[in-house]
Formats: sequence, structure tokens, C-alpha cells
Amino acid sequence: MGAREFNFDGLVGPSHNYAGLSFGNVASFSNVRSASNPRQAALQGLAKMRALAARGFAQAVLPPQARPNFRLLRRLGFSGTDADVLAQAWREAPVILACAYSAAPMWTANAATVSPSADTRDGRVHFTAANLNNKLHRSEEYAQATRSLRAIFADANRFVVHEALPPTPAFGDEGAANHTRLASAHGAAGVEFFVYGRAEFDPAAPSPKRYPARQTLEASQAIARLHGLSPARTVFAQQNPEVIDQGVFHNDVIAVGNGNVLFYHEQAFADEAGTLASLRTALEDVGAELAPIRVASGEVPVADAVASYLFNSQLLSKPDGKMALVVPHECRENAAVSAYLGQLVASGGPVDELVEFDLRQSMRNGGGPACLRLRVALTDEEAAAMHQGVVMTETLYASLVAWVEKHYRDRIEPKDLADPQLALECAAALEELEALLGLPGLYAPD
Ligand SMILES: N=C(N)NCCC[C@H](NC(=O)CCC(=O)O)C(=O)O
Repeated sequence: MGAREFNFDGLVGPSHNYAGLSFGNVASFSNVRSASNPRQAALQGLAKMRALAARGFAQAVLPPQARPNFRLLRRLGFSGTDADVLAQAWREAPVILACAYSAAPMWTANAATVSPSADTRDGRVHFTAANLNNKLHRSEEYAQATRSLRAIFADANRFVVHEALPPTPAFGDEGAANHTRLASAHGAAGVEFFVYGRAEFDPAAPSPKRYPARQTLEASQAIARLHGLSPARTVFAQQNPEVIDQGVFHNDVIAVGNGNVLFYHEQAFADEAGTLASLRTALEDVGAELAPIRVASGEVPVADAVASYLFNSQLLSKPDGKMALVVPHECRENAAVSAYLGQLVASGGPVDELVEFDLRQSMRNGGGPACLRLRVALTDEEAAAMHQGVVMTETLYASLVAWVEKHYRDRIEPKDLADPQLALECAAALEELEALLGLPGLYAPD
């Protein structure tokens, strides 16, 4: 039975803006209050999807979320007509207004954790939407993410979309940004690798001092239980708290895995040797051998990895058995990273090609190629059973480009969030998108 990895990229929403909402995410903080270009952001994301689909990689799209989040604003005491709510929030709490307008659901690596059917006890594909409770602007994404995933993966015989974990610090969950799957092939049983930043119920465990650890061990363990994963093929490892304090707010900023390859920085994990040993043992259980690609600090310092997003790359298996590394342009602009990449593809190892994209609009908020996609490995039967309207084709690409050009602004500054017209534009865009993707009622209120 054939199986492929679909990358579900987030379609950037019409309110993409820079509000400095993510403490611990260096790019988000440094670009606070600069002007964004939502139209360009969406087109950059679509160009990546189109190019990878054209290469034969399985590519799909996850829709944006309704913004502004009036439910959040009203829950926080802003009242009256929609225009009154926006005006009052702008006057009294512009940061809360920015949270309600955030287009952060574009980073679909944080939408959910996904376990393919080859790994789960009941043989279904399991999804758990991430509660993202570390940041106000992301803390309600799980509701629409759950709804969108249930609409796309509706066949209960093959798919299950769990409720998000309790939204409390003990279960801080950031989805697939801290989860990697290693396997000999996408359809084969694999090892699920969860990386956490802190352990709530173990006060002695090390934790970062400066920036928050967003993912807990307890959340990762709960997901492994919910998804029915085999303990012998599940590895939990702690992220190095020192790199969290240097801006590595998710594991996918310092490591990425695909097939039997783990591409990682030597400082990624609290216990590098122990983590590799656990992965090796677990992989033996599925008859595979770990192929680590270790990047030393002498080759690429952590600061360069964070600035360039070298590890926030997509590692994609090609039909010839080799892998392509999908990187942002920033990797070419960083001397150490560019030199490293030149050696990597010439080394005769598993990665023999670089594919570069201009994703600057997303990068300025701390989102690289890997943040923008959720990996869903599906058998051919499962792929046929999901909703087909989200699969990237030339036709869908052309319709989405026309839709973006019709509805999106090319500039949003902080003051624009107070403009009631922007809210109307966002609503009109999403109403049309439901029809375009063949998902009527996607944004219907609960
Ligand atoms: N690494 C992965 N998988 N995802 C990147 C997420 C970036 C996102 N940025 C933001 O939410 C910035 C929004 C703002 O500041 O306006 C975040 O920090 O959660």
C-alpha cells in the first residue's frame, strides 16, 4: 500500500501583521509595529505550495481563521456593535486588539500533532489540535483548528481529531513544532519523537531562565496516550533550556527529521547522547537505523541558526531516495549557514539538493518553511478519503491567487487594526473562501 506525506501549508490570512506578541520569539519582538504586507505574505506562501506541488510533493492547504476574534474581545469586556468593540479595544487595550487580529494560524506546524495510522493502536490517523496556551493571541486557535481538521478529515473510520488538551500551563502544547516522526518510509511503522521544554510535575528538571518553555512533557505524554502510540516506539527528550533562552522557542527552530534522518544542532537537546541512544533503540524496533546529521556550534553558532532558520527547513524525500532541504532565503544571506549548506549537499549524504523560497513576510514574525506546514502522512486510501478541495493543484493555486488579489491589503500598520472596514474585508474574504475550498459552514459559530 502506497503512502505519502502531505504538507498542509497555512494560507496566510488577510490580517497578517507585526504586533510583537511572542515573547521568546526574537523575530516577532524585533519587528513589532512595523508595516506588514498581507497580500505579499499570502502570495509567498502560495508560491511555496505551488512549487512543491509542481515537483510532485503531496501538498494541501489549511484555511486561515476568522479575524478579528470578536468572541475573545467580547469575553474580555469590550461591548456594543462590532465597530464599538474595535474602537474601545483600540483605545483601551491595543495589544488585545492585535491578539484578536493575529494571523498566527498560518504557522500550521502549531495547529496539531499528527500520528499516521501505521503508528496508532486502532489504525486510524490521529490528530490533536494544539492548545497554544502560552500566548494569548494563539490560545483560541485550537477551536477553529479542530473544526477545520474535522471538516477535512471527516471519515471517522480512518481519522480521529481529539479535543485539545486542557488549556493550563501543565499541558502547554504547541503541536507538531515539537514532534518529529522517524521511519524507514512514510507508510511504515515509525518512531514518534516528542521534544519538550519543561516538566510541570518535576520541579527539579532544568528549565529556561529568560524565555518561556512552551511545550511540557506532560502534554507530549498525554498526546502519545491519546493517539495510542506504542511506548517502545515513542521517545520523549528535553530541549536544551539554554537554547530556548537564545530564541529557540520550538524544537523545529533547531532540529528537523525525515525518514531515518535527524538533522539537528549539537546544542538542541539537554542530553544529546541519551536522546540519540533512545532514538536508535526505538528505531531498531521498526527495523530502521538512525542517520543523524549533526551540526556543530563551530560550523553554525546557535545565533546564526536562529537568524537564518536553517533548521526550520523542510526535509523532503524524493523519488530517487535522496532528500531536498527547503530553506528560506535568509540561509543564503548568512555566511556561516550558506557555507555549511554548500558542504552539506556536496557531502554525498542523504541531502543532495537545496530548494530556496522567499518567505520574508512570515520570517519577520518568526515563521520559516517548516512553521508554515503541518505534515500528515497518509496511505493512498486515506488520501482519497479526505476532503479533496484543499489539495493543491494549478487550478486551486490560480483561484487562491485571484482571491488574495481581490481581498488582501498590501499594507497593515498598527493603527489599521482600528479601522472597522478591515474587519468587513476579512469577513468577506473568508466567506468566499468557504465556497472556493468546498467547505461550506467552515466558519459557522458553535
Ligand atoms: N516554529 C514554529 N513552528 N512556528 C512559528 C510560530 C511563530 C509565531 N509568531 C507569532 O505569533 C508572532 C505574532 C506577532 O508578533 O504579531 C509564534 O511565536 O508562535
